[in-house]
Amino acid sequence: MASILPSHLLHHHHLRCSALAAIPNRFFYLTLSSSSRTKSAFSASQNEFASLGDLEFEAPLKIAKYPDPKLRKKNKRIGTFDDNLKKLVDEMFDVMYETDGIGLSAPQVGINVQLMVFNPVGERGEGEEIVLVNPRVGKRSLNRTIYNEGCLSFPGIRGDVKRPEYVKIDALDVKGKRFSVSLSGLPARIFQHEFDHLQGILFFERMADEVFDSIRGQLQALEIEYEEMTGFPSPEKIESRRTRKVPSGFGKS
Ligand SMILES: CSCC[C@H](NC=O)C(=O)N[C@@H](C)C(=O)N[C@@H](CO)C(=O)O
Ligand SMILES: [Fe+2]
Repeated sequence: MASILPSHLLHHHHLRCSALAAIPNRFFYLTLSSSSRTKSAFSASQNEFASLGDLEFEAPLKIAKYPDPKLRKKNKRIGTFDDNLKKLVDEMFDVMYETDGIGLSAPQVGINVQLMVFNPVGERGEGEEIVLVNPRVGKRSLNRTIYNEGCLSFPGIRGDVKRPEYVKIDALDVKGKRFSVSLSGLPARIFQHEFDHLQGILFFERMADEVFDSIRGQLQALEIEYEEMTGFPSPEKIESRRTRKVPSGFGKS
């Protein structure tokens, strides 16, 4: 079974012998085939770099729930590859596993920078831990698939989302080394979900209108919970939203 990333780019090398091999039908890691119909989708660059203060965090990390405004803030690029960044990555994996996640973006833990982690197996010590810093999307397939997604910032809420099946990306690893990789199947799905978080886009905005309507009440319940917890009015009101704001897929392009 091919690995998602070359071995030297895996977060923990001991995870290289992937448990994915045990469930071969669930994941497909392919490079883009020449027959794939693709279009270029490089996103607009976000040029502002994070300061050391922007990368300060307190462990254990907590996941920001909708409609926390941190989920909508601009996420700065990372230019410092130090021990603090490695610790942040470790803490992100910790909270991701503890909350039964398979992916997590930095804004979801209140750190507004271009960083995501994922492991499609979702179990510590199994599968592959992937860390992407300042990711950019190259080509994506026109072919789209539907998957019933959940988001750690929307506990208990799920909905079908249509997204491209393949994406080609480039990013930096936790040491600042640039690499490119083509993803498909669940890794491509997770990447696109997390990449959206880095653009301030939330999964319900990718849902077809009827799917969105089916979770409207649950979103409103989260808004009420936020108001009760913080004493502030919800910064967004699902009640007044009629149709989705962004097209199906990922990113703002
Ligand atoms: C399909 S992309 C979902 C990524 C998401 N990460 C950030 O919000 C995430 O981890 N969501 C979880 C609810 C999730 O998908 N968990 C797995 C394993 O429990 C699931 O299949 O529900
Ligand atoms: Fe999410």
